[in-house]
Amino acid sequence: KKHYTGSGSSKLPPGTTGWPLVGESMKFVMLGPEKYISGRMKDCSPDVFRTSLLGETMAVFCGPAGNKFLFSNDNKLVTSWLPLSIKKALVFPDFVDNSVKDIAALKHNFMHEILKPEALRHYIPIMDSMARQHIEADWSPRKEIKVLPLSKKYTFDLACRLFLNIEDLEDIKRLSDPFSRVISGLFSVPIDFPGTAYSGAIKGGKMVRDELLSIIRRRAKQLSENKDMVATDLLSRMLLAMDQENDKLMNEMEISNNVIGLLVASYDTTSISLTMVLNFLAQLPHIYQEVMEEQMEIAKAKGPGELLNWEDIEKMKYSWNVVREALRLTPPAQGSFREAKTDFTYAGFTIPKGWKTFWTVHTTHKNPQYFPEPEKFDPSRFEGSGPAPYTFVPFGGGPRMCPGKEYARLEILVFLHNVVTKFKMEKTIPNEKIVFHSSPTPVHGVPVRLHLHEK
Ligand code: HEM
Repeated sequence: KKHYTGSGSSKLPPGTTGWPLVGESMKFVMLGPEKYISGRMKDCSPDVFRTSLLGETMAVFCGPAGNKFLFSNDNKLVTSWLPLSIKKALVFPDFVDNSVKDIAALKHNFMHEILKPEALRHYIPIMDSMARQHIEADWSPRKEIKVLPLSKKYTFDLACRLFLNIEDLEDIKRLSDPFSRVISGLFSVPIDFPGTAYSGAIKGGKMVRDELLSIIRRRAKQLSENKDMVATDLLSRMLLAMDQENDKLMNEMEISNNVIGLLVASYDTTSISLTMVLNFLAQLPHIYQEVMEEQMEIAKAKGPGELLNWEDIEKMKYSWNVVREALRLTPPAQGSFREAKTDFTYAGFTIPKGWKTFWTVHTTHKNPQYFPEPEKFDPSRFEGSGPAPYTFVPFGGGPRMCPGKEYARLEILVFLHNVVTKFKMEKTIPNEKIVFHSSPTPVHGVPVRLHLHEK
């Protein structure tokens, strides 16, 4: 408000900006985003309200109309913006003050190109064989397992294989240890004291980048020495693209930023989604039964040892509705930020240039107007034409919609297939609490007892 220079007749959105620096971040975390946002919508405005999160004044846009407005005004009224904690952890600290575009942490079009459905199809058998290996090694020998840590292990190992072509366990560990520090501090308040999550994320980010740079240099050398080498992983494809464009498209540093961006964007989101899907299946026998029947049909039609392919994924219609319903009820990504490029008006309120904006899944996903009996797990909501536009937004919408949506769909469905065709799961802590870190997180990691199907 202090910096706002608009005309006297302008009306800022109602709301409160809380304590200096910390703002409303603590309340957001303590109440959880869902409660915090529905409370503010009730008290302030159901269209747009003002708050302060991550050290920034922010306008939270609400409902399908708010989502539509932000999605369709990308690069017109609003532009990309990342919190300082993410920028510092993800990119070289020297670049932090430049605009997000200069940092080029995520080359948007390139990401969409390499992650488009046609490009991902040949990853399905690799995903399947890796899921089988993980189930064989970590699930089958045990009677009880924790779903969350094993989902994280699967998604990270798979990302290392598909993004970087790394399979050696020691190499993976050198990345995964510092990487978990980055994840823990990604959405932290920007206070850089030793011991804070923010400071841990910056240190972890540097270690991950150093490791990535050495991988990138090694791979670039291999590619230049062996021109016939087939690029099966995303890193090699980025390096080849760089080569073809005479180094103009991306330099080493940008490639490392892109890879770390991919790892961050995919890690928590897919491992939490997978965990929550399996959690619902363990909890709801009638849903499990239908998923299991669909997956058994697919398994029966395969030859011994034959891996899943694109046609099999296309048959997983009910299972995908189950995944979507889990994404509606426990969305792993809470929403995303933008910055106002200019003063503009929305719902009768002025959003000043420079303010940050936030769209979030929590203004529609559990609104009974769009999802009757919103707490009920009901995959049939996604049959036919499905939910109303801009109400189901786990991946966002418009030009900046998550480019990893298809990768996530394949990764989750493939693992789900491997679990339900082998086991029935029984939760050992039936009403396990879910807390909010940067994503919804079950406090005990979803421990389940495994019951092998009889042959
Ligand atoms: C269930 C899993 C996932 C969910 C729920 C999810 C959700 C999201 C959301 C909400 C955004 C922000 C969109 C916006 O700014 O409006 C986003 C961006 C992004 N996601 Fe995902 N994501 C998932 C998995 C993935 C995966 C697997 C990848 C990569 C393989 C990925 C890569 C990205 C990238 C690169 C961006 C930034 C796009 C840009 O700014 O142009 N995501 N995701």
